[in-house]
Amino acid sequence: MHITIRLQFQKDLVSFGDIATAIGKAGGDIVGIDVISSSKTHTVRDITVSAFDTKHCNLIIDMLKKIQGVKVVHVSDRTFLMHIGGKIEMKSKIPIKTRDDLSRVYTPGVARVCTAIAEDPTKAYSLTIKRNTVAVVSDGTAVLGLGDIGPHAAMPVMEGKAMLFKQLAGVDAFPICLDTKDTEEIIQIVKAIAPAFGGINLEDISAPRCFEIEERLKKELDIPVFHDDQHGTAVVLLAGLLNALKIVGKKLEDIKVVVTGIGAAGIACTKILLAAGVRNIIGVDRTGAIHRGVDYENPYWIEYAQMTNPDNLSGTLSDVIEGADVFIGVSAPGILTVEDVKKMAKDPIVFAMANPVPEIDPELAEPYVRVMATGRSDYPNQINNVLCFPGIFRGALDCRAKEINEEMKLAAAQAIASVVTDEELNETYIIPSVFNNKVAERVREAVMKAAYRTGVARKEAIAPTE
Ligand SMILES: NC(=O)c1ccc[n+]([C@@H]2O[C@H](COP(=O)([O-])OP(=O)(O)OC[C@H]3O[C@@H](n4cnc5c(N)ncnc54)[C@H](O)[C@@H]3O)[C@@H](O)[C@H]2O)c1
Ligand SMILES: O=C(O)C[C@H](O)C(=O)O
Ligand SMILES: [Mg+2]
Repeated sequence: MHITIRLQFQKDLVSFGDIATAIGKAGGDIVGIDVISSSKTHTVRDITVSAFDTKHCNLIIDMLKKIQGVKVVHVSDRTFLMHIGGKIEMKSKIPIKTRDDLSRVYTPGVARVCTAIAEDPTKAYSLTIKRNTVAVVSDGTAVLGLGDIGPHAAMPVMEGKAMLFKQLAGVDAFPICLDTKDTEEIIQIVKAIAPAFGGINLEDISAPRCFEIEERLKKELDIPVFHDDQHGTAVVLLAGLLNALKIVGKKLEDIKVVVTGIGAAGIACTKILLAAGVRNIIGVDRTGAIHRGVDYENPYWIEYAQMTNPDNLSGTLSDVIEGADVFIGVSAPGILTVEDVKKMAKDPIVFAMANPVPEIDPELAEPYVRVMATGRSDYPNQINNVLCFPGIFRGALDCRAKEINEEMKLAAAQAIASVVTDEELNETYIIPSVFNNKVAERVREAVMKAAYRTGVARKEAIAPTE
């Protein structure tokens, strides 16, 4: 691996030769040097060094820090270098070469186009970027498993989502990180920016505010609004589960499912499973199994207790996991023990999806489970919402859907599951890879069909046939 080390050194105490020797002694190879600034007393240089691994990099940096007169200003690795200046840019489709071009793309020609849209606002879809754009909106309060790290720190994730939208589905997505946590203010801001967009992808907004923000925006806007951490996760989870159940020969109607973490992802996963036909789901959070008869402070848990836990079980995760066919974790690291897994029904299915550390170490669980999935890319069966959001928005934009409804989500889950053929399906391949280029197209087609079937598609001309 390569790292770039920015060093400031005091000229009277140390020479570049001393630094090069120290790096060489530590086993590093200098592959590039840039002088950033130089004064009478100090020099600042970026030194790019080739090393074996992170441990080796740290050794080199420690050696440099020990040299008197040297200050390590910062160190960039390949990941950081990929982020310099951000990861995306805006590009024009047409060059402006002549005055004639200028008078068409801009004033005075553009005025006629503006007037046409003012007279018929639906023309925004044909004459502006609206038909291909999605706003990726976050307030930075629930970024990955990192929590409330703020809007500036959330940007790299949102830029990454925008890249995936473009690469996997050709959608132009704009990262928009808001410096407010006020529910009403977020709603008003998103409504105010909506004219430029064909859809709103809410991302990494903490529960329970994410529920109200999404519900209100769905009601008050006429373009699809989709909270990815809820529904993207739920769609991909269902896709994985449909395939895992084929392996163990069980039906959705017959299984007992335990979900841990009744937050944004847990509630959405539960709802999609109920819609798909699962009857016995028990939700567990920090206070144990969510059941009827408790006056929970969280109103979403009261509603949750009504729609789940048919036997109204109470107790800990270890109590209610007895006889469960499926475990779904969207909670916290390490909360599922091997003993718990041993109590599950025959052929246990464990989806431990907390990021970056799952509810159970896959290696510990492996001897006792039939199918294991995590949110990670370094184990088989990665459940990640990137399998859903590009294709679901591509489909919604292409048929100009006014919303993304339950039928469209179920269709997306079935489409993702269908990419894995019966011949390919096995315990370590229940879900297609993020790089499988069939996924987004399959999801798009299925989502469009569902949109037309349920009457939410507004673009008649390209209605696909059933
Ligand atoms: N793999 C994926 O694609 C994917 C997608 C979304 C979320 N996630 C992961 O799921 C987790 C939850 O995400 P979220 O957006 O729903 O967060 P959230 O904050 O909305 O919900 C988390 C819930 O877990 C509960 N919880 C925390 N510790 C617990 C414990 N020890 N026992 C039981 N419950 C506990 C919390 O009380 C909360 O209700 C995170 O780790 C996130 O990375 C994974
Ligand atoms: O961003 C991801 O990789 C998954 C998900 O959206 C998350 O917030 O963890
Ligand atoms: Mg997210």
